[in-house]
Amino acid sequence: MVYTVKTYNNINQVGLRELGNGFQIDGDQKENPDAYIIRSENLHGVDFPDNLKVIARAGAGTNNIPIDVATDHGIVVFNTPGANANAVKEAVIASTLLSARDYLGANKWVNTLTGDDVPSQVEAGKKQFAGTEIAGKTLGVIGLGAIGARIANDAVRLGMNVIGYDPYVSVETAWGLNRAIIRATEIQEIFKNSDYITIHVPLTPETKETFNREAFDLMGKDVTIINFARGELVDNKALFDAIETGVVKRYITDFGTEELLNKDKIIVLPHVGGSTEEAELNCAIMASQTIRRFLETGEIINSVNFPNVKQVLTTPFRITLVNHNVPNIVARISTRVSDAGINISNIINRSKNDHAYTLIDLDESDEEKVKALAAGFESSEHIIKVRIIKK
Ligand SMILES: NC(=O)c1ccc[n+]([C@@H]2O[C@H](COP(=O)([O-])OP(=O)(O)OC[C@H]3O[C@@H](n4cnc5c(N)ncnc54)[C@H](O)[C@@H]3O)[C@@H](O)[C@H]2O)c1
Ligand SMILES: O=C(O)[C@H](O)COP(=O)(O)O
Repeated sequence: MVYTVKTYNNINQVGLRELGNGFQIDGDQKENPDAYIIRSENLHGVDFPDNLKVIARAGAGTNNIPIDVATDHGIVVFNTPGANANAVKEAVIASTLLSARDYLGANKWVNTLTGDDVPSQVEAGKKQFAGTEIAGKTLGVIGLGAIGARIANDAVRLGMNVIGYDPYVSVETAWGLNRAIIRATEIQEIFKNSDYITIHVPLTPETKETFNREAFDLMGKDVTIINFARGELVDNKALFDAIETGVVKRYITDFGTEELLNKDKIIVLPHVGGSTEEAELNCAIMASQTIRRFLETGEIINSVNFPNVKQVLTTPFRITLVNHNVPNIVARISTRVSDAGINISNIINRSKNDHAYTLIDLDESDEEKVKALAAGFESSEHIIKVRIIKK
């Protein structure tokens, strides 16, 4: 069996090798493939082809994918947690220093100088670029996931006082946080006490415009805001007022819109936080491995819309179902299998909200019987997607 993959955006070619020989990438089936591998391509409003079973986001943010629509179509969506986190961490540390020392302004100024006496002009004019140091200043980190936790830990090592806010922080991440990091129980503590604030949360209805008028009203003076998460986390009108009144010293963001460009005190980068060779390779490897595992074994690891399901395949056939999460569905599925005269070696059903994923290992080597069973599932109420996996 050869699986087909369509790639969007620039996916690292070396990483794609992890798919192995059983995959055709961007070949003649690419308009109706088994899988997409994408980065920031906007899939909202785009129809999903019938054959599509899986989308892997080679990166962290999945707000460019209509997750609910994908789930309704039985399409499993993955991302690559942490695969580009170090790249973003380094970009944020660099941004902190760029705000403290105005290296960009200094470089722009020095390039305007002419004549034999440039060295003496430099010495006379450099006082306008005297900066501050980040050691001893307070960094507020909103969102302590793969990126935020790394930044918080490294900022402590750089001598900063660090306050972190994440009401949903994972136990694993919490164990890895430096004990010097102060835990904020309300986001307002970050706004009130920080010289620098960096945000690392997904864009959701809850996090949209986290930086709004009320947030800026709580801040002191000369605060640097760093946003490598998503542009919509900031209300730009409120930001402009906060810059005007001296509350915000500088806004550094990876997400440009026209109104942000060519403004004093705003540094815009072209969404390059995760754009390092290393991160692009890591993301492509993880996305490829996840897709391969899902298509070849039916196992789900790191999905954003379905729970993890792991089970080594030991029987000749496995059927996987995406189904609605309704009462008695497992009993109905089991009855269908026994009515087909097939014994179930193992069945796993895991749900997430209104949907579930069911993995059934069959003690049956007659492929025709398995196909007939799968065809029956195809036409069953509450069953959205059916796949047969052969050992
Ligand atoms: N600029 C870039 O190139 C780039 C690269 C990677 C990620 N990102 C963005 O950064 C985001 C975070 O990435 P990550 O890898 O750290 O993801 P992650 O899932 O590891 O961490 C996100 C963290 O945010 C926390 N969180 C969720 N809602 C919150 C809320 N309301 N308040 C506080 N914390 C909340 C979660 O508990 C989690 O710990 C991504 O969703 C993406 O939008 C941007
Ligand atoms: O969410 C992410 O991982 C980043 O925004 C990176 O996006 P990119 O893959 O388009 O660089």
